[in-house]
Amino acid sequence: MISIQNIHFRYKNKPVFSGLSLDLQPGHIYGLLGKNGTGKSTLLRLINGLLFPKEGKLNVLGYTPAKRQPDFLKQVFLVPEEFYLPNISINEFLTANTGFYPLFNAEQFNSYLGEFAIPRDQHLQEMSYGQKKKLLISFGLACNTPILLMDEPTNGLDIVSKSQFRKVMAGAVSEEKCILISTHQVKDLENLIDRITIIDEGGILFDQTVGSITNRLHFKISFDSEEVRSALYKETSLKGNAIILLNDEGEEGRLDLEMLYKAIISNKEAVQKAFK
Ligand SMILES: Nc1ncnc2c1ncn2[C@@H]1O[C@H](COP(=O)(O)OP(=O)(O)OP(=O)(O)O)[C@@H](O)[C@H]1O
Repeated sequence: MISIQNIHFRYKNKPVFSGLSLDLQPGHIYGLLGKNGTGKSTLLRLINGLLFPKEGKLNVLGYTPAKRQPDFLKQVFLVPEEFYLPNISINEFLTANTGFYPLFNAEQFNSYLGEFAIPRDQHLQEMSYGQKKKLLISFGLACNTPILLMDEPTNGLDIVSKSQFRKVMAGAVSEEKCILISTHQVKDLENLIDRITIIDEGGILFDQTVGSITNRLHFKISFDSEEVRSALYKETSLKGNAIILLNDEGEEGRLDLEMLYKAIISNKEAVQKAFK
């Protein structure tokens, strides 16, 4: 569905990707993680054709995004991290934008707005940042594009809205849809994403499904000093040692995404070895 092969990209004097390859399939919610400035937003903009790779192949739904063909653009929606919305009503916003997305469903849109408790008759300029973000998330979901890209969607959302976000996203997953979410708020997405992609130093550092991670790694709290010594990663707290072990015994367990991320950033060789 999205095939990225050996792409190179740089801003004027800032190299960002030097040979990044990635394959994304429908039916998944991908979590795109990485340190500040590693290129997550840049990758989303390359996928929807707002930026053009300097080298390499980028194919999305059979199209080259950089050509910006209308038949491609109607199939992809990006909820950006930063945005400007004009001083118009929600109805005017819909009139101006729904024509670009033939599968837009007004009933769904109204139901998402209701879920997020956004008054339907509000003007966009009267809305807070979080409310505007929820409007864009609702619109993006209701466009029913096979590709949905979201850049830090939970930034600015309050605690209740974050759980509403997880609920609406869980309902939006389908076999035909590929959702790619860039985030630092890993706790917000922990039970939502089913594949984790981490970018670093111009390429892919880690790319695994949640199932494969919990098959190979075991996350637990331990008081056993021997076990703690053998851990791939550990964090000591008053509640005990939170550790990541190789899952040699095939234990059933839950993924702690924040710990996994820290383990990969601090000890990438050991974690990568577990997947070889
Ligand atoms: N318009 C631009 N012109 C020049 N450099 C840019 C531009 N936009 C981004 N960059 C640089 O490109 C790199 C990647 O930026 P990008 O915004 O894609 O990173 P990110 O991973 O999304 O970061 P964050 O987690 O902070 O949102 C950064 O070093 C950034 O400074």
